[in-house]
Amino acid sequence: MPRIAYFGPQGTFTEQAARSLAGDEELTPVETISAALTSVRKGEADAACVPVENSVEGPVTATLDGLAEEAPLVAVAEALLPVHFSVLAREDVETVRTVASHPHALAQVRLWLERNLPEARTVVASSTAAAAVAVQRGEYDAAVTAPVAVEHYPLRVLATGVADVPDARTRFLLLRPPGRLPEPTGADRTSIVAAAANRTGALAELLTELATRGINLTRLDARPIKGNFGMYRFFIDFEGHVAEPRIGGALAALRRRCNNVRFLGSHPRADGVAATIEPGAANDDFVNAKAWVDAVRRGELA
Ligand SMILES: O=C(O)C(=O)C[C@]1(C(=O)O)C=C[C@@H](O)C=C1
Repeated sequence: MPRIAYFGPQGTFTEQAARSLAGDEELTPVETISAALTSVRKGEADAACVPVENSVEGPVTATLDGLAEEAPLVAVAEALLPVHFSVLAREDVETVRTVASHPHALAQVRLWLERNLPEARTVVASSTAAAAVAVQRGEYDAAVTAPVAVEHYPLRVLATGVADVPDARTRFLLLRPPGRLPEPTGADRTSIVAAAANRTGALAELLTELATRGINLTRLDARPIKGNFGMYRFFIDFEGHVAEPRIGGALAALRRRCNNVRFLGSHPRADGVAATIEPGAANDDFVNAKAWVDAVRRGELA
């Protein structure tokens, strides 16, 4: 049976995302984001499900760095989950001296912890569910977890619906080795990572290739190229699908300007938001303009 390796253990937000994206695949928890990517690269799993972006804390850097290096993986689908947390503990609130969770989760409940558990020290765990496991083992007193975690780790529920920022969301990717791409839907996202040359205007040139084709960006993140102080690679997400002429044209131009571009996927957006189309930048405009140039070259039009 095909397998999806997800950032676990059981009871993470990522497991919920993987469930929503899985067809008949079996779900296998792994301890880290990097282990999920490695299991696909080694052929031990057919796909990996990992978090990529949170509306409060921003990029999930382990995912970005893991996609920029080693064998290419391509995002074929995404899930967007509302994020609010439960606080689980072995005993009562009075006994809580340590609270563990994933750094993204701790950052999303900082105010709540200051108000409700001001004496407690925060401790970083590899994931929200790993924090619950550590509480069960007696290593820490409380864990900030996904609401589903209590179904796997029967701890005391000290609080539910905990979130400093209402309506927080995390976006997750389903990644596979390069292969057949999902069909375009009109509400798609394309992702690339590019290492712009270290010279004046290099990043602006890349972004201009997108802007002049009327392509709307949805995310731009910089990550250091490790071992090269001061050098960065740029993760760029934008509306549209590589099958569309305007997106294909933009990717060709990026490749022309920068030989270090990696395609990270074109897939339907989980929020279903259709691509913004600027005047003169619809796919038909690109197709018709190319047909005109072809006719000019054949000497049929002027
Ligand atoms: O999937 C989980 O539960 C995680 O621990 C990861 C993660 C994240 O990386 O952002 C997922 C969603 C929440 O925003 C907090 C933590």
